[in-house]
Amino acid sequence: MVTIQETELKDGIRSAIDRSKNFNRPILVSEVHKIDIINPLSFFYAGRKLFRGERFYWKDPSDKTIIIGLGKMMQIQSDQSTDRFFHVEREWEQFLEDAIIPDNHNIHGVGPTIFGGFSFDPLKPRTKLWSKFSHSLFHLPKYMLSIMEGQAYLTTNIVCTKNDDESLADKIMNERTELLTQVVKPTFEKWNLPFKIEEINPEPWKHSVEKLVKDLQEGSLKKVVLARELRLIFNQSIKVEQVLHHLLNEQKESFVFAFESNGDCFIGASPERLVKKDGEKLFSTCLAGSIARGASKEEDQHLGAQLLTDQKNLNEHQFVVDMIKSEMDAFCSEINIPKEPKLMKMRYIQHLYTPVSGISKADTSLLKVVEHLHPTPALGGMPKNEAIEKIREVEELDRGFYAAPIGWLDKFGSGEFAVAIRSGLIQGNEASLFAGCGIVENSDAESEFLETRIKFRPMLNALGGNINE
Ligand SMILES: C=C(O[C@H]1C=CC=C(C(=O)O)[C@@H]1O)C(=O)O
Ligand SMILES: [Mg+2]
Repeated sequence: MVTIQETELKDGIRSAIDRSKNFNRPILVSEVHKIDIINPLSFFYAGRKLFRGERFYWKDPSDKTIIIGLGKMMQIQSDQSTDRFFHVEREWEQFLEDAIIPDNHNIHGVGPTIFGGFSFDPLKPRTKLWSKFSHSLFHLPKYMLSIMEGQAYLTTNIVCTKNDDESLADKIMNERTELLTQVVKPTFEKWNLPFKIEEINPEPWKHSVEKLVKDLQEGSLKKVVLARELRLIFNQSIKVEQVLHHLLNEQKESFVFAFESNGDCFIGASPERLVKKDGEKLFSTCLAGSIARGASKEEDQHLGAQLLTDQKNLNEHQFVVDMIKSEMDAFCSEINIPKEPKLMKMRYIQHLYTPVSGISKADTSLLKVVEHLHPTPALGGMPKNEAIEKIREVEELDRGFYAAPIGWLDKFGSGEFAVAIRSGLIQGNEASLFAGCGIVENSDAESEFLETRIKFRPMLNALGGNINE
């Protein structure tokens, strides 16, 4: 068990209450403790009693950044469609302005950090499916475990108002001690399997791909990503911890994320970084073009070689490289993009992959880069706005947070956003899974359909289902 010895929380809370009286607004006090390593899933699980429905989980593919948040001390939310990225950034900066942060660790992703994301398209009318998520939604957790390069830190964030008094410190310290006693390895009862798996309108989806291919051949559109939904029904509530446990074990090369809002949970294992900002360093990823993994090593290599020379997939990929390059160029004083894609091999699928890195110009903010990159032609299409309009028009699906940026932003302005694909929305005993693919002028509807089936697999397996048999 982790125990926290000394605490400056009392002093911090006292000053925050005073400051809150003077400024007449809530004031954050944020305290960081270096702690012994604890299992991140156990920490997430420990939050189920007090914070279920308000937790998040984040792990990057290298395992160097793991951040788990429990509770919601403050949220930034909005349904506005214009300036939504700027709005989040401004609110976050203003909120931090008068905060009390006696943290001398100065490590990215430690101390005050918000986690959340954006919907794919704020102009698409929201359906009941996504009623628990606004178009921009970020949470500042109450307790946050960060495991950065193998070192663990516990952040406690408390927002004080003028009506609070010093007894708040004792309450928090008791609650935190109680929480840390709950950090035990989750135990799962028998695997709970879905009793119904429904592919939503597969034939109409194929027809819309066929129709789109004609549009692509005849008009100015070059590429559009079309997605579809799979609906799973269970006879009892789905345990988010169990799904996470499976994703963490099976999708080690992915970003694994979970974001609970008002009880629903958006969860997934995405191979695709949108952008990472580490001080002045920027990183992005071009990922598009896909083929299955082989059953044997030889077949796998053969499929990989086929993908690397397949013109349809190379075209699909190149649109992404061109767009990301031109957007990143504007933000970087230096940029590095290999000329040829390589393979990224995930458990069930291989992709064409071109990494992008650069040094950002002064005053480049992470959310500004997110705004310019979202959606890349791996999720939207080319040209960007026409493709988004097309998706809005022809897709039956309410994408919500699927295919949109999800990630974290710290007090230094550093952070990382992945593209929330290979994902699903868990709602009690039901789950909606999402998968899409890049349609270009020589796409074949049946092959694209089969490609989405492969892309459902990470989430489907984590939920105990199968549609490939
Ligand atoms: C849109 C998805 O994947 C994108 C990312 C990689 C490869 C893709 C493709 O080959 O079509 C897609 O552009 C998804 O998984 O739902
Ligand atoms: Mg594809």
